[in-house]
Amino acid sequence: MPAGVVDAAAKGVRLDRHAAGASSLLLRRASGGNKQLLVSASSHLLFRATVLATLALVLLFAVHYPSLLSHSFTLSSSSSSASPSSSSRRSSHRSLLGRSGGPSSSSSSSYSGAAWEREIRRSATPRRADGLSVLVTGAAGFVGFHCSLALRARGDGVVGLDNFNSYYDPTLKRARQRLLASRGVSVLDADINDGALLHRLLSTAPFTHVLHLAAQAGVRHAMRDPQAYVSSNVAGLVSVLEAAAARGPHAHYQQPAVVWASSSSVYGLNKESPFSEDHRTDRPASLYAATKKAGEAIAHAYNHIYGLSITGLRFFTVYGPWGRPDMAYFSFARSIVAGDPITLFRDARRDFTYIDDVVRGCLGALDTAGKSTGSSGGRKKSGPAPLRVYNLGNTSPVAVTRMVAVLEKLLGKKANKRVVTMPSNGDVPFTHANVTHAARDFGYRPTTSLEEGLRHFVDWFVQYYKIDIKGGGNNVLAAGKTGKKKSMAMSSAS
Ligand SMILES: O=C(O)[C@H]1O[C@H](OP(=O)(O)OP(=O)(O)OC[C@H]2O[C@@H](n3ccc(=O)[nH]c3=O)[C@H](O)[C@@H]2O)[C@H](O)[C@@H](O)[C@H]1O
Repeated sequence: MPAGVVDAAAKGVRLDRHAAGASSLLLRRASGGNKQLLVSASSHLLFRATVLATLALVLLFAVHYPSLLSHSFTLSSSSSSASPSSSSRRSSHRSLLGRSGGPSSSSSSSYSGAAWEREIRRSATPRRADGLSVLVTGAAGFVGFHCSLALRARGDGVVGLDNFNSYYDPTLKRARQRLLASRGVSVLDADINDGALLHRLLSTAPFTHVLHLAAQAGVRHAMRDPQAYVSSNVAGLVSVLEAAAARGPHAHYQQPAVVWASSSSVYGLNKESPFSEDHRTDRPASLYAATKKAGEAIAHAYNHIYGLSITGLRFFTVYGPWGRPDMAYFSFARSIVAGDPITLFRDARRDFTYIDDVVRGCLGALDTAGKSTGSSGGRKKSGPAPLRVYNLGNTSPVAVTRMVAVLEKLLGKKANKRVVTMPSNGDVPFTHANVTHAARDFGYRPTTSLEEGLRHFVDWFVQYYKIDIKGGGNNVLAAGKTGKKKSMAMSSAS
């Protein structure tokens, strides 16, 4: 190409950048009498026309499919939240307080799309007239699993959410998830601190209730991993209440009522017995208890500001089939079978409460929750909403030594016991529930004795882990080595 043409072509490009319109550019180039310049200008014109046409198409798409576009916006900001102001707040929760290992960040982007939304709506849809539609957090946990099953069995819609963390054996949580799936309940792998996903879930189906049971449990473990308690029980609760409050008459759906798990541990150093909801709860003995107490204060604020209907349930040492391997009755059963020593804290007594009784209490609390009253997109309440707290206990404390004696009988094997003074690790010597409020408001009446409840637990335990208790329980260990039986290695802490 002659230098003059290169020069002219370069000039053409400069002209192309600075000319006011494509036609004047074409004229100038044409007046130069150079055909190559004309071709170059034409291609630029073509390029511009293509860009314009693409923009027009995008505009057309946006007008016809706004939900899909907003979806992709949410996805692109999925590691935080839909609203810019809250996004930095939520992501800082995760970076400062969040535990690693939660699959939430990846789940946020994978849980989207038309097929996903259809699945959420299917799982959330009740199968009976006036049935509830409940988002259950911690659905692969002990109480969440049983409540989800019970809700589904009576025809309510249920969608579960769980982060499947490794505080205790996640394979047990996966087994619960599979069982729930077989009953038509979807349980998502997601963390409650994933505010964007919570917002998306609550915008996808008209949930009437949130049963918030996801939490960092375990009284004594709080000394080993304090941040996990703040992340789940404080930041996580706020994340759930934020998402629930954001629903309102001007949002897509109404605000759901929230029922959540508090704990008997809030009574802390209280000496009055049985524990009544009217007693002092300002002296927690552990960080676990302090985070549950903080949760009750947070619930008060969200009820007060946003008109969220909130019910806190103070669970008393819940036990039973599909239970938590970190709890004493479960780990003692495992140790008895394995012939390992167990350590008993002298004089410890608990108001052990059987899971079926607690599930009835949870469903009663959901059924009587009363509506949230938030308006203006959940930012203001139109009137007062219910704020409730109830004990869900068994009303008959039992010594831990007695609990072990029952286990020994059921397992047909003596425990190798070591009795020590209760260490100063956040534990409290006794619990005892007064449940008159729950009885009055939703007919809560625990009916299961420790003997009966532990029998159900041991039946499940030996069957689930394929233990031959006639052989003194030792068979499971031999079988475990072959890899044919379910693992008995239950991680007590992450
Ligand atoms: O009601 C609650 O809100 C809490 O209940 C449960 O806490 P706890 O009542 O402490 O249950 P759990 O650990 O099974 O110990 C049972 C008994 O065994 C005694 N205990 C325990 C361990 C041990 O090695 N030795 C021992 O004697 C111990 O002293 C106690 O007397 C839940 O874990 C907790 O998440 C929360 O939900």
